Amino acid sequence: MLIEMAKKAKAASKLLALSETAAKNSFLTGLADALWEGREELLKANSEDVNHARADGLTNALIDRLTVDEDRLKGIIADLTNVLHAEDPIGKVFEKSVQPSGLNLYKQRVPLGVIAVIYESRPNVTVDVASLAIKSGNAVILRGGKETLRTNQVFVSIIHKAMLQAGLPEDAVQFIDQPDRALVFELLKLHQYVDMVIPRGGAQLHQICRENSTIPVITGGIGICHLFVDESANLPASIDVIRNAKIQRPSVCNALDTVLIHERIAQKFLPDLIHQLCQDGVIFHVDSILMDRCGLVETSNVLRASQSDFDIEWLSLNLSIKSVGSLDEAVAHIQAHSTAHSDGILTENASHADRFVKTIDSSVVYVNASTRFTDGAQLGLGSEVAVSTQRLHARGPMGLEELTTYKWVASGDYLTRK
Ligand SMILES: NC(=O)C1=CN([C@@H]2O[C@H](COP(=O)(O)OP(=O)(O)OC[C@H]3O[C@@H](n4cnc5c(N)ncnc54)[C@H](OP(=O)(O)O)[C@@H]3O)[C@@H](O)[C@H]2O)C=CC1
Ligand SMILES: N[C@@H](CCC(=O)OP(=O)(O)O)C(=O)O
Repeated sequence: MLIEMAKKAKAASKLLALSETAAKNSFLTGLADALWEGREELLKANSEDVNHARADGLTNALIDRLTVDEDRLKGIIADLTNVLHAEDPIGKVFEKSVQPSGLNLYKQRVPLGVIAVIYESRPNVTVDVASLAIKSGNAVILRGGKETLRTNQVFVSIIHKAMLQAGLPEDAVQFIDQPDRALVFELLKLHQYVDMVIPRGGAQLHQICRENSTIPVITGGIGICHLFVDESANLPASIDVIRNAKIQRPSVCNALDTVLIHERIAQKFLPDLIHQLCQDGVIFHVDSILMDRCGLVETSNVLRASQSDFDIEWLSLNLSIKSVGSLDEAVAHIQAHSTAHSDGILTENASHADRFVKTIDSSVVYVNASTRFTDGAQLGLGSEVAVSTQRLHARGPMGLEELTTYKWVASGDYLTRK
């Protein structure tokens, strides 16, 4: 079944690679309309998924991730519309040159071919990935989380109809609708048909892909995200940024997990931070030394941190707090505990900001801004297929261009090499 699916995707990818931008945009326009028209069916399927998830005892964070309501559907359509308006990378010519031999050269953007994405139970990903894949001329094999199977089925059927209406091959979007995990292992061996695998999910999924895939893998990684409050930081403004990074959507990978505070301001800053964010329901896990230095007592919102708290991606309203003696100590902590997703500094000191940016090797490094910006739409890509925490070939949110490669095009006047 999977081989047939991959063969169909490969064949469709050849047709799609030759499709005009107008046809791809017509698909995206049609899809935006069809999603809104189909909202009743979509939301009904999603509420069935949510009910099953509740009955299965999923955490609130996971239920939040898989829930679609009218507002979120509008967000999905807005991201799709961004992709519609984004420039089509395919066919772009760059790095033109003429070599001493007389050879005329340029590079031209081409699709990767067939992309397989294994992703979490977050149904917007189905539309984000399909829209970016098709606009960048790639076929895609989708394998979403089992908890959103019903929602994804409706999304995919709407996507297929929009493909047909735009005159594009519907086989370019393949969907694995059986939750059997053995199929994931099978998929990872289909290098004859699949050009890149993107696993979006937890550590176990990443390990499985690293160890079993015969296809190049780009990991959409876990986010243990940090903000360092430097001694020169504007403290009230820092609280606003920390609040945004922690509470705007705690269940996603770019939400803040750890705040490091310069020890010279910790006693002044931490009580204010706790006072303000407790009102939002944040639970603080404070390093013991800092707890004692600030004279804090344990409450239901303020707990003594254990060492392992600094290696947790909370995906909830929990927040780890530690004081550091210097910028270098902050950098050393982040280097030891970060997952290279999103880390930032809050500071008024330009040379500290510069040193932080140079020494922290994360996919997105922030100065005086919230980690929540690590998102394809927010970084101007329309939406994203995943947030890569790898170094090759793409880093951070992966948009249209990250789904392409290039070919050299060389021409001469019946030129031969001397
Ligand atoms: N940087 C990024 O782009 C992203 C990062 N993440 C990170 O992912 C984590 C949360 O994701 P979570 O919901 O736990 O995702 P999981 O890793 O549990 O699941 C993601 C997908 O992988 C599949 N999968 C997981 N384990 C296996 C296995 N052993 N064999 C085969 N398939 C498997 C799941 O299938 P099944 O349905 O069977 O469970 C699902 O389709 C967080 O750490 C988050 O930060 C998530 C998304 C994007
Ligand atoms: N695109 C996201 C961030 C990245 C992401 O995919 O998060 P998640 O799937 O929850 O780990 C957003 O901020 O909306």
